[in-house]
Amino acid sequence: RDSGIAHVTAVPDSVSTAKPPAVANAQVATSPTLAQVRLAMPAGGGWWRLDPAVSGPDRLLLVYHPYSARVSVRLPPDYRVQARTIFETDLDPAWSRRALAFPLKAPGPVFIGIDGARYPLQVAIRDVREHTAEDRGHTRVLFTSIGVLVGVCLVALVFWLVLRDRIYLWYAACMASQMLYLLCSNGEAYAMPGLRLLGRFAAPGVWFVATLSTIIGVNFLLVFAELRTRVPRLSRLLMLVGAWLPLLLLALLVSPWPANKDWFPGIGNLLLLLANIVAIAALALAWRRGGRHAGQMLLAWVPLVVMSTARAVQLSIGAPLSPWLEYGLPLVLACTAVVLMLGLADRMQAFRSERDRARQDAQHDPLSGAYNRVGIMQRLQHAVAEARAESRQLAVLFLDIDHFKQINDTHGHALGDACIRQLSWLVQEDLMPGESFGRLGGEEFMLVLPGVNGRHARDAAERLRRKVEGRSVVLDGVRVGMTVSIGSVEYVAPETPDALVKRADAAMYAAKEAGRNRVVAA
Ligand SMILES: Nc1nc2c(ncn2[C@@H]2O[C@H](COP(=O)(O)OP(=O)(O)OP(=O)(O)O)[C@@H](O)[C@H]2O)c(=O)[nH]1
Repeated sequence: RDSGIAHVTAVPDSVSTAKPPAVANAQVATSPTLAQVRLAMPAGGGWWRLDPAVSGPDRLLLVYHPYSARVSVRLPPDYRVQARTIFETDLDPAWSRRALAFPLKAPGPVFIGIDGARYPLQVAIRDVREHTAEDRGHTRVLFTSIGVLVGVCLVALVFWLVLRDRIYLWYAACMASQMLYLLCSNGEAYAMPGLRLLGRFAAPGVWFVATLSTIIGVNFLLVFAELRTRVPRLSRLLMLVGAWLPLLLLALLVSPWPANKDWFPGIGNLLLLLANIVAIAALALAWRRGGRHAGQMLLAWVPLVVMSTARAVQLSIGAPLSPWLEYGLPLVLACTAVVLMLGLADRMQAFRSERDRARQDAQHDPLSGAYNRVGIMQRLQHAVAEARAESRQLAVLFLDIDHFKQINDTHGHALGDACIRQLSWLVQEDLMPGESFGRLGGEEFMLVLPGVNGRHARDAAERLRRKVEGRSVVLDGVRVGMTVSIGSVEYVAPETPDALVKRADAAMYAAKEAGRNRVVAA
């Protein structure tokens, strides 16, 4: 794509104040069309004369990515001065703000003056249709990314409202500030209701948003990748670099307005670069030390840093803007948002499994692997509530190992433990869905049998008693026999779970009294 400009000549600044007819009296040059025209500022700004390669109707003079620059033009036929910046709210809405567009209404050379640019600006003269098509492509890419960012921000905010985990708020703030920066640096913010106001602050407004988004990004990074605990030294260094950013923001706000604050971008970019280098080093180290979330963050953050650094370098050396650079940043930002969202989902999953494990630990007995007292009593309460609500049958068996103290005293505690494990295993082997088995403490156990009547419960208890009696317990070559006494009861509404357990315990006690190794039903 050529620039549509045949010849470029630097002209004296007096062109800006010269009377219109005097401006255009130079000859049209005949040099071949220039592929790229980038106007690099001498300190402060300058004026150029551009000779269009082709003249004709429907042509636009375009100044791409003017960012902080103020662009003045003097166009045929009247050569009146028109000045524009992307911060204005009333630019022609027909085009996006990736370029300032000036319609050329008559043939003849054009004059362009640029002031306050921080890097060489690319200019071209193009057909309106050609520019409109390119502009649509640009807008599609930009707003696809903005759409993704708005979506993830809303989802994160809803998650924060429901789950109250601050990480979602950090994530939403991080993505919202990146999105705002994208909109401001592209100029689109100044054409949008609600954000127009930002145009008043011109370039310092963009720097403010960029610095704010870096501060939020650093904090999000620290929390998300658990850098404080995984890499304490590097995270302190990151916080130290990050601490200068709010100071810089403060200086930007309180220094006299409207000075051009030219000192800001140099320091700001340096701090940004430093923060990025330290952040990547910290993430890489945390990842190597087993930080899964640091790895995810690295995967999400590095492409963004690479892309924004490449863009900054391209701008500062005035290299031609390739499409992958122009469109890469919004697309990479959208990918970053999605990868981080996956990271957040993974974090939530990790929390859930941790919670499930804690719940499991809180309700289980580590020795027998069965429910503990809390767990089995909770199952019993559910079963009683269900039996009441649905008039269903329910039975409970209370089991106690016979002469357990004697087993312990004769063969040692380890063999006693082996008895507990074996009994638990023998019972759980035959559990039907919905039935629960737990250890109430010591050598006492309870079996909850929903949907089972008293007679069937007694039969099941008898089978169980015989099964236990028939298997001896072996540990380190020592073999002992084990028997159990079982109390079997059927639930009678509206008795409480505690009353039911008491009756079962009493039945078991009766079995002991009657000589042990037997079932007593009550
Ligand atoms: N090995 C082992 N022993 C335990 C554990 N919990 C409690 N015990 C022991 O279990 C024994 C319980 O004994 P008792 O309740 O007096 O029962 P017993 O008199 O031996 O037998 P019965 O009268 O038939 O119930 C005590 O010696 C406790 O120290 C445990 O987790 N492992």
